[in-house]
Amino acid sequence: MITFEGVTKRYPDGTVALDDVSLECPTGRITVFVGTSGGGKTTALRTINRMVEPTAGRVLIDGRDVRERKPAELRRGIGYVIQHAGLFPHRTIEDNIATVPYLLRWNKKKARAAAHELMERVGLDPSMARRYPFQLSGGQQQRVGVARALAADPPIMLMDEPFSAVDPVVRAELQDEFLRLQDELHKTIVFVTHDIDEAIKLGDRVAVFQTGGRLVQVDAPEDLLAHPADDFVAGFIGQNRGIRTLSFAATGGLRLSEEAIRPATADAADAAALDWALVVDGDRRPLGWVRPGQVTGPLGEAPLAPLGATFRPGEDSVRAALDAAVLSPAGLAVAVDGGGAVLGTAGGADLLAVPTHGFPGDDPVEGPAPAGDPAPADAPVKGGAGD
Ligand SMILES: Nc1ncnc2c1ncn2[C@@H]1O[C@H](COP(=O)(O)OP(=O)(O)OP(=O)(O)O)[C@@H](O)[C@H]1O
Repeated sequence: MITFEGVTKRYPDGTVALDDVSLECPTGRITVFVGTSGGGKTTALRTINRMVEPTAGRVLIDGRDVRERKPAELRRGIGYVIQHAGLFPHRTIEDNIATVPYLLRWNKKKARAAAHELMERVGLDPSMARRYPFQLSGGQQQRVGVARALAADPPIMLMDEPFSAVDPVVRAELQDEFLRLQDELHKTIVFVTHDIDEAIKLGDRVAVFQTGGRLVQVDAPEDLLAHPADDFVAGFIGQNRGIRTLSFAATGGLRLSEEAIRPATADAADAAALDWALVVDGDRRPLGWVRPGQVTGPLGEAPLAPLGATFRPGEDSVRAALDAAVLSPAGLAVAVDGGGAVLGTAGGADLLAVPTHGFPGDDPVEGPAPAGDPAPADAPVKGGAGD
């Protein structure tokens, strides 16, 4: 656990970068510092590894004041990743990654073997080990930066806008891999970003800083979205607060319909009452959508419109399912099981009827499903309610 106790940082020119900040960053979890530019996020991060010394207050790691430890020794137990990766340009990738192991006087062979293993972990082909940073893309360089920070297996990682310098697609990939890695490693991570979407996606807890170094709110992302502490936080979260909240609404209790599902062998005439039919193969795998009224013969032989995205009930959020519904020509999200077989479909109204988390007066996610539908997602019933 990293603990900030009344931490204030006033620079000699009078700038107050942190104003009496108290907060806890739990062990094994990701705490994200987010907020306006100049809000003190980087300053707060750097007080943890003593790159910045507070004017007042103290920072503790597992109950021990960081000032009791020599900076060099302290930093060996704290990985540090920055924007643009900050790699040494004249060192190969493997030697960049092995920076701290070399400092710890590991022998070269062991350090390089560890570097290669880490390259695989962060999604880099070890054949790149002998390249130099300029021979890598921005996203690859960021991966090297993460691998380098992980090299001595520090319990704590400080990450200052590590994914900001890459394009949105690469950024999303890096975020996903970072979350997967954290699932395995359970580091105590403090992550700085100015991007609220990144904060919500990555943070177990999100700390919002305002100009003047004031910590305005610390909460789980879903609570931050549901209950912003003040107008500043509400404004910072932005206009899509409701839609973002759906990222935390579970689809587990969703009622699914069988109504639109037809085998490929079904005759179009028998499905003529349907505006759109979802055609499935003998294993109930989805083949595509068709308008039965506009074709003749077996549905599977008609030209099919692409499926769009599917979702996994209980695994994917309501937001993902709504996305699937919007992308489907029929306006219906197709629910599939782990093997890809169709469990049923759900329309936008069904999805929005799922209780979201945390709004005053809402049922909890685990609460009873809306009355009137025959079965929950894991037990779809033939002929159930349609869209
Ligand atoms: N060495 C310094 N001397 C004087 N003022 C400083 C120094 N370093 C930072 N500051 C000021 O402290 C305040 C907080 O800076 P900090 O970099 O922590 O903010 P931030 O929230 O990380 O901002 P950004 O998102 O723009 O990186 C800013 O007003 C900044 O100008």
